[in-house]
Amino acid sequence: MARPFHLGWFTYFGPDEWDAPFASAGGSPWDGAFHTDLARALERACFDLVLLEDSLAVSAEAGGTRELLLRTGVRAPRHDPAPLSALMAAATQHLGVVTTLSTLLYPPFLVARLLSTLDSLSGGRTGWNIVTSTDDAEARNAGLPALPERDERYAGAQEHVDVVSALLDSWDPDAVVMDRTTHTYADHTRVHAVHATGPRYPVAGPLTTVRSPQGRPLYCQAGGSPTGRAFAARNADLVLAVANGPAAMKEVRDDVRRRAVDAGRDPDDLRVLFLVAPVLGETEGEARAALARSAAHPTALATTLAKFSAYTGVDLTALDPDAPLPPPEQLLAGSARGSLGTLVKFAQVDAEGRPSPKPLRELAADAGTNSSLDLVGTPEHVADQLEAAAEQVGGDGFLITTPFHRLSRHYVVQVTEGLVPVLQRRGLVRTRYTAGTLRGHLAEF
Ligand SMILES: Cc1cc2nc3c(=O)[nH]c(=O)nc-3n(C[C@H](O)[C@H](O)[C@H](O)COP(=O)(O)O)c2cc1C
Repeated sequence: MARPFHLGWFTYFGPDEWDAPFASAGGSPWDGAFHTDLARALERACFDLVLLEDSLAVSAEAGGTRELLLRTGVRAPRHDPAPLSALMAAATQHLGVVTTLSTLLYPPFLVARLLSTLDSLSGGRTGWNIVTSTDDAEARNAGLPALPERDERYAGAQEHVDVVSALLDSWDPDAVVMDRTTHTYADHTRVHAVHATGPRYPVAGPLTTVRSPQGRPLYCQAGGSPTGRAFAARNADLVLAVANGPAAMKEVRDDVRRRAVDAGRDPDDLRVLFLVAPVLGETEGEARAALARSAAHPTALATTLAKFSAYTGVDLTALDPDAPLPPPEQLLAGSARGSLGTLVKFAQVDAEGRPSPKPLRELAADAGTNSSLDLVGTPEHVADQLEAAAEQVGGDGFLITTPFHRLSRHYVVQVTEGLVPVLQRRGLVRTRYTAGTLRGHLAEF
């Protein structure tokens, strides 16, 4: 039997599945109530964490207009996940809450202060999804002419993270003395300047906040390129990944663990969670029909193409959806700006390494589900597949998301009240929390 694994949930502060028969938030989740309900449901099901993704621009990469992004609601609108993470933590007692903050747009001092405050508010349940941004439009909102090349982005991110870590350490655990005899709140000899001297972030410190329960909130990262994986292996406590099938998942996990060793770390200090999007039904036929309905939604293709166009800067909407994807090198024209990431991972290559002749439309349907495994069926059947994959990959767990990025309470119930109880009965996922912090949840097994 596979050893127990961790469960996370991947979502965003944006419109729910507002035009579906089971629309929950009706397209307006902006008061946070839909997401605090989600947090409570995830805690009832003993999830380790919820992760809120983010993007910081309304990009016009698809078709040279913002129309597609706004029409589909993919990547925009997005409200700020950090205050939402505080609400979600306040609505729960155990669930970890991970928020996304881009190293390109947030200065390290404000990242450290925000993370420290969130970690204190949540009693040690905060995590940081470290992203370097993927979009020229995001860079322009940071005052840059364009997104820096990948190596420069990750070099900047490394300096950024080092400064954040130093700032989080700037208050010793015993700095707050509250000595009534001397009327001293904090001992100034235990609060240290940072004096970072790097070229991008010469920050003096110390931080203004007292040390938070975890000291350093959980660092999460999802680099897919070799540079991104090396960065994740060096810095992250939790690595998030998408791969196409168990063999590719194993390759990613083994590679990240190898890179962690190269960076002088114990690979068992890292957890790798794979993104999956189960499609559940009371019968396999029902689940297949639900998937077919989602794939046939009038905006499904547009959503996926808009998303990948924004990631890569390549206008995929200009391509013929019924023709195979041109070679990625040709599409990206030698740029290190973005990667075709999951889209290419889902273009099954043949024995000679050539991309499959799958039309872009089909490729987008495969990659658009965001799932590392093809999980369609009853809760028992999907649990079988997760169990088998965890055994084969040696995996640490799964990050559950919705197929085609559209979230409804109906879907949350299917997972938390259908799939998770089966996994719990098999002893594969937790049935109670024992640790007090997010870091503690992940260290438990
Ligand atoms: C599960 C997952 C979550 C991600 N969340 C975000 C996000 O919230 N914001 C963002 O800008 N990028 C996000 N990314 C993109 C990654 O940070 C990264 O840029 C991408 O995987 C490409 O890897 P590379 O940077 O090594 O090229 C996410 C990727 C994955 C797989």
